[in-house]
Amino acid sequence: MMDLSRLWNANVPWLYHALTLSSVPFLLSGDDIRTFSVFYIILTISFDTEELLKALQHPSEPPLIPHPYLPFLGHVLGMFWHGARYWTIVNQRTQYPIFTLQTLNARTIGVISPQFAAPIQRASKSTSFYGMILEVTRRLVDFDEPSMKIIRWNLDNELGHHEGLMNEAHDSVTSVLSPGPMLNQMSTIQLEKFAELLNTIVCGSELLSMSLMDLVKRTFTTANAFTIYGPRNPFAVHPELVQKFWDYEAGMIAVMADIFPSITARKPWLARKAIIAALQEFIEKENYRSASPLIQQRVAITLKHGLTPEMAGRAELILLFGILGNAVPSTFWFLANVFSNAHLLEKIRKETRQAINGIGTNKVINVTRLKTACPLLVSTYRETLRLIGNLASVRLVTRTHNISAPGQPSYLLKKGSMVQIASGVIHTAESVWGPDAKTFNPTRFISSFTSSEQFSTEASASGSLEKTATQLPKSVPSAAYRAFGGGSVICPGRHFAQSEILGFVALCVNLFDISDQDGGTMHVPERDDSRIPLSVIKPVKEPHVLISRRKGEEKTVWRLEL
Ligand code: HEM
Repeated sequence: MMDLSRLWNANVPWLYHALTLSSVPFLLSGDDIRTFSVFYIILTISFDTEELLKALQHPSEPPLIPHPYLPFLGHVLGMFWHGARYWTIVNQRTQYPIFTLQTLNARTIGVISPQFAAPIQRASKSTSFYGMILEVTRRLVDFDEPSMKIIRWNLDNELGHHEGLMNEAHDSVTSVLSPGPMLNQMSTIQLEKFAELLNTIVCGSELLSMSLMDLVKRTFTTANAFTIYGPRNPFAVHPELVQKFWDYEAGMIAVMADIFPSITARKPWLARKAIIAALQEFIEKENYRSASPLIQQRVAITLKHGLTPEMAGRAELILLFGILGNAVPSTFWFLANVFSNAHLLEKIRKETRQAINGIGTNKVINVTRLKTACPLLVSTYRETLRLIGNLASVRLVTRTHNISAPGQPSYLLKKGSMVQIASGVIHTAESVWGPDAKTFNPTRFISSFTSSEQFSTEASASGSLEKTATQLPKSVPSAAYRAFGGGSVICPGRHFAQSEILGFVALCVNLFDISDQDGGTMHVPERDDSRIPLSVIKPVKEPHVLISRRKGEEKTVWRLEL
């Protein structure tokens, strides 16, 4: 129950308002009273909104940030106008580690401190990831209402058990993509496919002029579709869908806005229609039976819960976004960061030699060795993701609860509030990463001292410690590295992504020279951080580059192995 005394004690001139309104009947008459009263109430609400909202808040809730310009609409407009940058703007103005933004009819809790991100992502029983993304998911693939009913059923284990489409699909994806034989099998196929595609893209002394992003899009889409969806995947059956998938990706916000999309966003809308038809065919013709265990299990789950083949096909479009949506732009930035810096390129070429076997014109890169013996490559990967990873971790509060962090007051998170952990702000906070937080430092994740779960530290022959890539630089809390989110819904594809991206980049570095259109060193393009992010940051403009085989590599046939 709301405490009415808080409203009375608000910094609102109640007495003045009461006197004004009660004197109106003596000063005005008829319609004038009504008109004056309406205007007076609108103006009063506008001037006093912030005080009233503050009064309506529980004193332990995160502090309320006043609306810029327009009550109720100010923050919504700010988010649309500035995209992910809006968190930085609010943070610069307020410096609160956690705060509340009142939007039209909801409260968004912004979190810009890893200290509070950690307890929020731990509180998975009081928050829901799916509760937040359900509407986006529906719009992304245009699920019908009967399918949404199936998807919503027991979404957050509210029935006291773990059955339900979303829970079972989540467990299945997480288990197949966890380190183990199934993941290794998928990574092996994927790496072999990459090598097959890259070996033939530029031959002998050819010079290829193309968009660097397109190179990554085409190779990743074809290879991932083959590895995960099998030899009879929709992109193999209908090769024109590779381009259509990215046409949809480029315009999906306009399609999801759902304002006559067949007219206002025709190209991406038609692209989605074509992909959905092919995915439906993939299910109806049972082509998924020759796909990876990941897809065989997923399709079995969606059909078991009653989704029609058409809707089960649409569900796969969501996973395709998970598989490709972040991995492709991440690989693009990784390549751009390396090929734009001659010194770094040279060092990575030298370092990756330790993972190359083979003689003459047959060479093999071992990706497991890349992870353990090439700290600069691994560190550059992690640093690239740090600077482009600004996807907020979103959660819906399903149970009112308190969160606390060492040395900070505890805060009340009320049921129904939406939480957004602003990864972009945390990734570039000097208080977390040091004074060079905003700049690219490829050696940031290298340490001579630390051993980590993933990359072991070995003593070198001389007795001193070898350099190793660390999960995190010293003193950076784990919740501060958010490229893959965190908590119970941390990206299950992160191990697969690491193998494919390190392998792909190591092969490009050893096989190709990549330069600007005029033959000079390529530049890192400008980042487009003003969009509403549905994936990592994209470039404002996708640069065209010249790609050729390195001197001496004209005839080499490369392989990638795990
Ligand atoms: C560099 C590449 C990638 C990045 C940066 C990335 C990032 C993310 C992020 C930030 C989330 C949301 C987590 C949260 O809110 O806490 C996520 C979820 C997810 N990712 Fe990734 N991802 C990548 C690659 C992949 C790949 C290759 C796959 C599949 C093979 C994948 C599958 C998924 C799935 C299925 C989810 C939803 C998790 C769930 O439903 O619980 N991701 N990813």
